[in-house]
Amino acid sequence: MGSASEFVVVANRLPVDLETLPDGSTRWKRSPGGLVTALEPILRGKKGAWVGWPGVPDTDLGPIVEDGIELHPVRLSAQEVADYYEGFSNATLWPLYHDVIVKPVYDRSWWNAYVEVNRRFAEATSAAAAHGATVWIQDYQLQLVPKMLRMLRPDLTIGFFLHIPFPPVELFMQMPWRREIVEGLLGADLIGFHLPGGAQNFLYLARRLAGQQTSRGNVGVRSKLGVVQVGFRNVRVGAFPISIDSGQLDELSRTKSVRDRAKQIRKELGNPGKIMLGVDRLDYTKGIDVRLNAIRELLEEGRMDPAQNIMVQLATPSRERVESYIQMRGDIEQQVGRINGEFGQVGRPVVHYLHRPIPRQELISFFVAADVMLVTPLRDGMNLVAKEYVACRSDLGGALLLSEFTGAAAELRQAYQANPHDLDGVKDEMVAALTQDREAGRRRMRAMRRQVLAHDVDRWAKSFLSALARDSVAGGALLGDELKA
Ligand SMILES: O=P(O)(O)OC[C@H]1O[C@H](O[C@H]2O[C@H](CO)[C@@H](O)[C@H](O)[C@H]2O)[C@H](O)[C@@H](O)[C@@H]1O
Ligand SMILES: Nc1ccn([C@@H]2O[C@H](COP(=O)(O)OP(=O)(O)O)[C@@H](O)[C@H]2O)c(=O)n1
Repeated sequence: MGSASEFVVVANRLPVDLETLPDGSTRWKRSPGGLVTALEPILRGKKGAWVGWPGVPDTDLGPIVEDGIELHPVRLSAQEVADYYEGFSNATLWPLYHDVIVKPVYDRSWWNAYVEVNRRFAEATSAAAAHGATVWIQDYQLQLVPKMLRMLRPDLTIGFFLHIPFPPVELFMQMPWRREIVEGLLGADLIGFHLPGGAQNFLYLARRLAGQQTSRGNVGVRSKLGVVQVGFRNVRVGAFPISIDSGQLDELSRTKSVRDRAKQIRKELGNPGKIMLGVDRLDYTKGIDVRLNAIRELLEEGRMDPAQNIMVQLATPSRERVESYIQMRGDIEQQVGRINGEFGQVGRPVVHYLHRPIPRQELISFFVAADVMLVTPLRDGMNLVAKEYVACRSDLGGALLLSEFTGAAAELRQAYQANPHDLDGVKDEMVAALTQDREAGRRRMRAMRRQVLAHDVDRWAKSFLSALARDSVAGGALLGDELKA
């Protein structure tokens, strides 16, 4: 293993999970979710280190190199997985930051575990980072790390990026440890959000909860950063919408093997008139129930023909021991059963549902095969799946049904956009997407592809990291006259 690194990414998960096979041997497999999809190509290009949890409890591993990336595993006990990951991260913060779709649980022992685990991540990062290194901390599981790390290593340049929405002030105020969280984040030199709204919410809270002076002007997209003055330091706050490796997806989706497999998928599904596709982690924020309800009502009303229109839902297992996820899985599987029971035929279900991870190449083939991509979250920080679908449609075919409550909706204006709480609106947009005029569809897809291909993950990382690299004193002086208590 080499010496300490100049560039370190810190995330709850490593980009790979350790998996134990039935014979007791272990192997690494790709971790779920968009954070890993986005950051993996960046880190490989920069030859940095990644500090994170290997996805299984009670596992002691030294640093290893996997696929060209130096990995620094952080150990979590089974109790910490229950309290810090499943508890505070995914049964408190996740629902609170996603519009309280389910009720957040505020448990003091979970909070204590969150503090303890954040400290361990800060210590592991401190050990991995070279003097003067740049450290980029990711997401809601690690919001205390910036301050803890700054105390351990004042020589570091520290960035933080939040991958999920930052909630409206009225909701954030529910959090019993709200001040500690805001102060934890203020340990960073630059705090990034997907959208200007999140940055603005944070600036207000920094004034109100941490009593700091902040700039008052509007935050822009990759421009016009906000500033919080913390003692002699200026912490900058900005909006940097994340993206995908669109060039690579575009290229892969044009390969003969993918195009052949897409044709084969259509054939295996009985060459239906239209294929609708959902691709998500099985999460209640994703609105899988919304699209299933819309399809069922359209079938009941005779506005959708079950012999012509079918749906494929690819759902990656996620957070399977958290109560709200257990309940949601049962509800969704019941909905799938109900639709197939009422409208399917033997050997010809209307909804094809897989609950398992899907290999990347197979997923791309599904994107190429699908006529309508269904992305209907009740709230989603970005939603990379929407961008992946667009990147895979070099043929300008297909249509995207997109919830207004995703970060992606701000960029993919030519999608069929709908409010997921308005079921009639979702149904109308679904029908519009299914019956779109070919030329009009191509125009929409062309415009969305222009956006996604020009704003890829490399641009996202460069815009964040170059803002982080800018001298914070100069940045503050520039905006200093706007600072108000
Ligand atoms: O690590 P898990 O608990 O299995 O969850 C997977 C990841 O889910 C979340 O992804 C978010 O990041 C995406 C990229 O920025 C964004 O498009 C999406 O809207 C978010 O939901 C979570 O934020 C990650 O920390 C998890 O690793
Ligand atoms: N069955 C599935 C579902 C999603 N995914 C990938 O997981 C990522 C999901 O990212 P996202 O930003 O849409 O949502 P989160 O799961 O990060 O909340 C995308 O890169 C998908 O292609 C997958 O590989 N297999």
